[in-house]
Amino acid sequence: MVNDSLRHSTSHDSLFSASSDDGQQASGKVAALTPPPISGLLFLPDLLSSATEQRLISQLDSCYPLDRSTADTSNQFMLFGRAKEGHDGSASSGLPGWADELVCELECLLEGKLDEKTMSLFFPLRSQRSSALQPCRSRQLIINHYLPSQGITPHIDLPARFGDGILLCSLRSGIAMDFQRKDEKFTLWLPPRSVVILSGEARWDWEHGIAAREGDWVACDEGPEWVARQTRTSVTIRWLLPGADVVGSMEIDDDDEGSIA
Ligand SMILES: O=C(O)CCC(=O)C(=O)O
Ligand SMILES: [Fe+2]
Repeated sequence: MVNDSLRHSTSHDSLFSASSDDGQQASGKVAALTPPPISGLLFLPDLLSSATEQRLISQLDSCYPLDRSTADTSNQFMLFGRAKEGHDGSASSGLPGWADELVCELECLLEGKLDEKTMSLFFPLRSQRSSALQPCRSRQLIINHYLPSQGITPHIDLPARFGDGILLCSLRSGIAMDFQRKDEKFTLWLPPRSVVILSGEARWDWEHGIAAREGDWVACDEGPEWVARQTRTSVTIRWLLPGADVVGSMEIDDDDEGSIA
């Protein structure tokens, strides 16, 4: 079996971590407001408008409601969509309407903010709009609801399952996200409505994770400020590698079935 899945964890359940100690204010680095010097990491605070955020929250809450009674993975929802073309020539992503709308909106919002190479990682059909969709590509979206004390173990999104280009949208509450590689570590404050893009080194070489605690130290003008967490919802968008959407495929490590990352 391949062993290129999570560096720190191969189990789905173990990725979500909940704080067992409310007194963790002293731990963790102060989260910066500006992105660390990691090649391939792009940070777009306020990319999403409040109206988009509100629309998404109400769509997500009605389709994928948060269960406050659990600290496990019940608050995670995975969607898979394989692009296909109908007999009448109509195109479908295989994803629900709200997800298509979000992808489309992100494409417009990111236009001019990303270089063409990075844009084409996420929106490869741009150059071939008039030709057939690429039937073998499948997108995956994950919706994660985090209760304030929850985090996610540092990980690299499964290299054998997902392609280059991971897009993370933060909704509802900010959070400090850690990025680490060997002994290098940076912490970035992700405010609600922000988008982080990981490609190249940032996607393949750096772990990202969220410490399980009730709040975060954030670098503010007047010095570090403790920001208590609220419930956060994130939407992660990425492509499955060819064949990785086939259940039972020999190319996929059984151990990573069900893993989120
Ligand atoms: O909540 C987030 O923004 C991160 C989620 C994540 O890392 C993942 O789904 O692989
Ligand atoms: Fe991830």
